[in-house]
Amino acid sequence: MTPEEVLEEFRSAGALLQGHFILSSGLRSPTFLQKMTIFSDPARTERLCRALADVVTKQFGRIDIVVSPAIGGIIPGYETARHLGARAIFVERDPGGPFTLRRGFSIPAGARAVIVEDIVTTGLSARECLASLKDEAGEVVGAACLIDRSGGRGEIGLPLVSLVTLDIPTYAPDALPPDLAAIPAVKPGSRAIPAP
Ligand SMILES: O=P(O)(O)OC[C@H]1O[C@H](OP(=O)(O)OP(=O)(O)O)[C@H](O)[C@@H]1O
Ligand SMILES: O=C(O)c1cc(=O)[nH]c(=O)[nH]1
Ligand SMILES: [Mg+2]
Repeated sequence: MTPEEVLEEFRSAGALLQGHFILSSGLRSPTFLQKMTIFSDPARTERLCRALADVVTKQFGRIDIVVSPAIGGIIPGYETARHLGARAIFVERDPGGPFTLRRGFSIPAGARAVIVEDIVTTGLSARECLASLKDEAGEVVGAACLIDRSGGRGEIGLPLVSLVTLDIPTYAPDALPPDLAAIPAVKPGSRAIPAP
């Protein structure tokens, strides 16, 4: 799948949104990729995740376990794992807390795992996911996402592959351009915003 074909999936699904968004990192952006609009369509999700599985195999070789950060990573993690012939597990937060591996999930000795994210903006969520796996016996060999919107600057602490790399502007909340400041901000994701 070419980068343009991937973007066309987002565009034609109505998942490429313009407005004023509060991102998981706390940064603001005029552009938001609403991945849940994609994941509500199993055929679209299948096309994208099959392509991501191919990229993962080329870059990392055999993968036994896909581990994803909840909530956004769960569906693409599962679907990518299906194409890899791997298991799919996820890390989740207690409200406001760090990611933890629960529900009896583990990465056993000898297993090769990859982190699968939906979108990477700063890499913070994938980094936190990796940190939560530090006591697992198996090896986390890399990370993958559908869209890396960091311009390739997202730092995860692992090699990262994606279907598309974009460089989408983000702004600190106290450094908004006037046209963005004029639009009421919405926060689509699940990470709790610290009280002001
Ligand atoms: O690279 P980052 O700066 O961490 O941003 C990307 C993260 O933001 C979104 O998650 P969010 O915390 O908004 O919650 P969600 O997974 O429930 O959508 C998305 O699913 C990624 O996990
Ligand atoms: O950084 C984020 O929180 C984020 C950006 C984006 O485009 N889509 C998304 O689901 N989360
Ligand atoms: Mg997420």
